[in-house]
Amino acid sequence: MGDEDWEAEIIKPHMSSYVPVFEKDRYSSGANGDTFNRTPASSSEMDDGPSRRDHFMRSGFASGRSMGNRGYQDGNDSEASGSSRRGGRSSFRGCHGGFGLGSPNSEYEQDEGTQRTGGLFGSRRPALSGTGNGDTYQSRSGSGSGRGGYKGLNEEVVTGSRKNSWKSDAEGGESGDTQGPKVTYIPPPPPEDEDSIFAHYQTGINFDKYDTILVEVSGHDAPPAILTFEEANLCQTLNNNIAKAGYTKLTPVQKYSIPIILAGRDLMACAQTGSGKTAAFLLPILAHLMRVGITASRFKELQEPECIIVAPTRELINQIYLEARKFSFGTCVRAVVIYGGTQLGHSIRQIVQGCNILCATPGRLMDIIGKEKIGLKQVKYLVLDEADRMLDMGFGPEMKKLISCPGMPSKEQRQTLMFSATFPEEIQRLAGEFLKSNYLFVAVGQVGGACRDVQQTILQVGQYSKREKLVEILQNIGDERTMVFVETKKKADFIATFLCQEKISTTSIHGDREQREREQALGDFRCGKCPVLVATSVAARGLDIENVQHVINFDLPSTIDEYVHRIGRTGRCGNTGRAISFFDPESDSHLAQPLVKVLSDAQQDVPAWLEEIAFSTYVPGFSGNARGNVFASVDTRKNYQGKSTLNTAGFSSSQAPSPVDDESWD
Ligand SMILES: Nc1ncnc2c1ncn2[C@@H]1O[C@H](COP(=O)(O)OP(=O)(O)OP(=O)(O)O)[C@@H](O)[C@H]1O
Repeated sequence: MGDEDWEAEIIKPHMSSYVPVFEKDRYSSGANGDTFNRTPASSSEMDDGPSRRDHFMRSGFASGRSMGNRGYQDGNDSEASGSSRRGGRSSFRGCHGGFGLGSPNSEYEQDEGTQRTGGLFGSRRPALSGTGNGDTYQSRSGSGSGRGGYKGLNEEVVTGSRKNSWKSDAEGGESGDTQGPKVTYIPPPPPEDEDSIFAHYQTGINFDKYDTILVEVSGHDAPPAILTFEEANLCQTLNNNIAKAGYTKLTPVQKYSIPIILAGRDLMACAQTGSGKTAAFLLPILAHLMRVGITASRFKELQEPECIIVAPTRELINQIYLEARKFSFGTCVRAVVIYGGTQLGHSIRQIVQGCNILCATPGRLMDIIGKEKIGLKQVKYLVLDEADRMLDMGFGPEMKKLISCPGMPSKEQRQTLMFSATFPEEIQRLAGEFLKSNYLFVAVGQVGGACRDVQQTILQVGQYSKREKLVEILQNIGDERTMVFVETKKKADFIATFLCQEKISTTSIHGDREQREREQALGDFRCGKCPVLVATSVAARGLDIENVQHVINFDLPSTIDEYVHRIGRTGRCGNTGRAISFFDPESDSHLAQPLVKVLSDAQQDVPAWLEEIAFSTYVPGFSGNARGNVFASVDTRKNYQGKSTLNTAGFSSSQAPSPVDDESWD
């Protein structure tokens, strides 16, 4: 089957009965008992990853779409380990088999009793399962159009049924959904030995260049930045942990955020991908908890954490947890992580053993609160990582419910911290509901700008040539770690399968994969077993994986912010990286203008043809620093205020202008 036919299936909703044909023999004839399944694709599969644009246009939460799936399995782990990108038999640890109606992704975030496969219409076709070396895979593919599941850009999902009350979510909101198997996955505990806890990668050659980046602080009475860890006056244990983590020098976002948080101020911080935002909030929170003499958290049925950190994807929140565990090593502060796709009982067991810092995905957090395992009275810190994503239509309603939960201290009584590399204006406005009116805004470099350590290349590639081009690039790359982003879950499976056919060791991660499979895929990619990871936007944000040298946008995302996050998986912490994007004028023209802006801001070559397309699709109001409606370049309050302070990362900020009332821009 040619590219043409398959691509047509992706873009043409009316071609509902098309079935991609795989070369079955190439997969199933292996000696290792690989299994391969093929099922019909439904027309609505093309829309499995709604864009942010779509989110805003829909302005509702009842648009869960069907995403059927076909797949094959390679259950043989050892085979994957034995294969290299070129040569030998290729391995793909990606696709799970199966096809079923129903099963909105929202179940990923549901509780143990209700997290089932299947959808509203009861058409929970039993998942196809295959056995490799004893592993049984169950498909959760197929997102039903029932129950109004909302699929966010990163595919962690909020259900429409969660809309009404904070308690109904866990107590009754999903109670009708009782069919299908329970989620029983218990993630393996992370290694406990000190070497593993403090394992880290080296900062890159451009780490010192961070100091030259302009930093803008806006808001009233900003405390001065610090230049060294010593100035932060952290306790000895924290300093030891920082040293063991290999941190010798602060990054700009840390220089500014640490004193702001230590001074008790609310903060919205925007800094380029991979520049240390996680430590920028964890260190001052831990320092404060240590300073006030936190008591060791003990076994209790109801835990009352001092800090809640939320992030949009399971893999990201797990990563943040590992950072929290690292920096709190040797202290009495206990961090716990809970996220969807895992057994709820496991989450509860982790919590009841003691919990000072709770790292959670939104749905699981609300479930646990509903089950009254978490009390909110003691919350001093609420952290929204990838805050723009946490506040958009995908998670915004969930976050609003969180702050209005009984017991949750008001914004005046708690400290709210928001971090991201991108902050669209409309999201900044929403954030006002969560933050005290005198919050500080820190912008390191251009808000929404791409990391300059990533060399960006845009290639004009029509949809029918993409696969050929991808193989050509991957073959030139050799064994260097590469993330390939595609727009839909179905396509992620398809491309991963295709690359395996081309004898390129590949795995995949997307929202239709079981959590165990997602973690396995990430693990295989991290350790280099599979040097290519095909991903949807579920892996676009926050993931910090050593040695990702390349990002390839097989499909460009629908928004420029997502582009910035995706390419930020490489070029982290002063290391260099490359991003290659396939630009298809047929479908990507709307991105031409913001792409030109991002490229030129990051001092990258802008192809003449891209400029031409940008010019021909010119949108009035998009120019210079004002990024129109595409994304914000500033603290939105400045539209009302006037000035702010501008510094390089090496100098402390001076006096900031007066704050404005929430009302003026809410
Ligand atoms: N001061 C520092 N010195 C050395 N390494 C650091 C420092 N701060 C952070 N790092 C490391 O840099 C890497 C990137 O940090 P982090 O994941 O916090 O970036 P981020 O800004 O949150 O990125 P993203 O926007 O993609 O979420 C991590 O491996 C982290 O341990």
